[in-house]
Order: sequence, then C-alpha cells, then structure tokens
Amino acid sequence: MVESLSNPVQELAVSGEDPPEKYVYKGEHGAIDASFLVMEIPLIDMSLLTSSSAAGDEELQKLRSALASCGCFQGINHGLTSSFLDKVHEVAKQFFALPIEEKQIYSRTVEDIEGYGNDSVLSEHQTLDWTDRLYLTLSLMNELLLKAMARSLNIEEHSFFEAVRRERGTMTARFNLYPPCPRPDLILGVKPHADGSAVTFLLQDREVEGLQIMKDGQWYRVPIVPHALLINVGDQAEIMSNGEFKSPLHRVVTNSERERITLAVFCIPESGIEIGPVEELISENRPKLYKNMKNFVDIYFQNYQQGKRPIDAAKI
Ligand SMILES: O=C(O)CCC(=O)C(=O)O
Ligand SMILES: [Fe+2]
Repeated sequence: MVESLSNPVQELAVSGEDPPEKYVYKGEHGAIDASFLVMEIPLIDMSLLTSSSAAGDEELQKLRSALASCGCFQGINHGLTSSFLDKVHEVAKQFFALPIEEKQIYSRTVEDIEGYGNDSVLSEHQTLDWTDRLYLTLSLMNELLLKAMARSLNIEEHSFFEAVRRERGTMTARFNLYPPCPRPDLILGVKPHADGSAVTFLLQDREVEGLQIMKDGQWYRVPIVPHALLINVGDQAEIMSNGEFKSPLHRVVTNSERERITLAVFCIPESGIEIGPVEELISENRPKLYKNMKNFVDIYFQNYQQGKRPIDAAKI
C-alpha cells in the first residue's frame, strides 16, 4: 500500500455520521475511560534550575525524582508569558477554524515535516487517531532543561544537550485539534505511545482535559495547570540517561462535547548523530541498558504505527 495521509477528522466530526471502523481502537493497554484518577505531577519552578543556591539544588533533586518516577513534570516560571501562551492557543484555534480549502493551502505531503495534515497511513490495519495536526519547525533548543537534567544526575552538563544543540537537532511544533468525537468509548485522540523525542513540551488546552499518562500499569488523568508546560521525557532521553529517566506511555481520550487544542513541541536530536547511554551513567552496578543507534526517529515511526514500543528495539 502506498503511504498516504488520512483525511481531516474535523470533516468527519461535523458530518454527524458514525466514525469509520479504522478509527476504532483495538489495541491493548486497557479500556478507554476518561474518569481515571488525577495524577499527582510535580510542579517545577524552572527559573530555579540554573540557580546555584540551596533552593536551586532542591529543585534539581525534584526534577530528577520526577523524571525517574512519572517521567514528567508541570513546568512553571518557564519564561513564556501567560499572554503569549494564550495567543498561541488563540492562533491555533483560528487556524483550525478556517474553511478546509484555506487550510489545504498549507497541506503537507508524506515527505514534508511542516504543514497541515495527519498521521501517515503505512498499512490498512493502522488505527487512526481522532485528531488533525499542523506541524511547524522551530529552531530554539531547550538548553536550560537538558543541562539541568544532566546536573541533576551529577554528570557533565553537556551530556544530553550536546546531542540536540543548534544545528544538531530540531524542535518540531505540532498543533493538535481534537474535534468532538461521537464515540469516545471506542476511539482515541492519540493511541498509547511514548514520545520519540529527547523531551517534549506540551501546552495543554486551557479548559478541556484529555491526556492520560500510565504509571505502574495504571492510567492517570493529567490535570490542567493554567499556563504551565507539561514537560515529559521522550525515548531518546531515556536511552541517553541509561534508563534513569523514564519516557512515560501516554494517550489522549476524546469527548463528545467539546473540541480540544494542544501544542506539542518535540526536541529531537539530528537523525544522523548516534545517541546512546552516557558513559558516566554506565557502571558495574548499572550496566548499559540500550544500544547506541542512529536514526531513532525512523525506527520510532516504523514501530509506532504497528502499535509496538519503539524503545524496545533499542534495549540490549
Ligand atoms: O495533545 C495531547 O495532550 C498530547 C499529544 C501527544 O501525546 C503527542 O502529540 O505526542
Ligand atoms: Fe506524545
């Protein structure tokens, strides 16, 4: 089958028809349910992560334990103003509200990394996600966080940042629109997955929940903390940290009433460079758990669309 992109979900949502079978989620990882417990996700004051003070050390320890347990945190004092974040949300909303013909001017093809378009369809058996997407490429790297992650493990501060710094990586921004879905009991906004990035920054919808994260085999709802960024470890940081940091499994549930708009920014090492566990994190007590590899993103997409966890391909 030729690789193609799926049609806009927004069109299906307004048609009022029953969603096609290919959107019905048939995989594992438990029933779809939007009423799980709320996860207690640590709040981290990101302005303290660069401070060489007792408060700074304490925040670094909080960061380390958050990334080693749930693999994510709610970042506050991140330097982006609330009015800017509201504007980002508003612009995304305006874009998705444009007539289809206007949005299609920005359509992406399977090869493009930017533009309006959906999941690549790699096989007829693939379950499709109830979401429409707009992809952009940014050039700013989150130096502060990647350096703080290394310092929290008492290793050289460039250990993670080196792999993703300017010219060696990208920040891909993806606006996600989840239209109301007539069958939230059968259909997911995004299938269970962990991210293929080093780290991901998520600006959640201001009012509509939907993200769930798995911890110890149980799904939890991610609460909305206004203007915080939900920051999670991706597979590449789990690999580089030799498993010290966990790339959490997560999914998005839909609802029948309201649309939800989020912005995910993925910080991704350049595909040509080799990533692997940092030497300082390998010891007799903690053997190397992952292989060194290049082109992780390609490996990622092959496995993801088949419903497999890509990081398993990296395990020794
Ligand atoms: O929209 C969300 O809440 C999460 C999206 C997500 O997990 C992703 O785009 O990888
Ligand atoms: Fe994700």
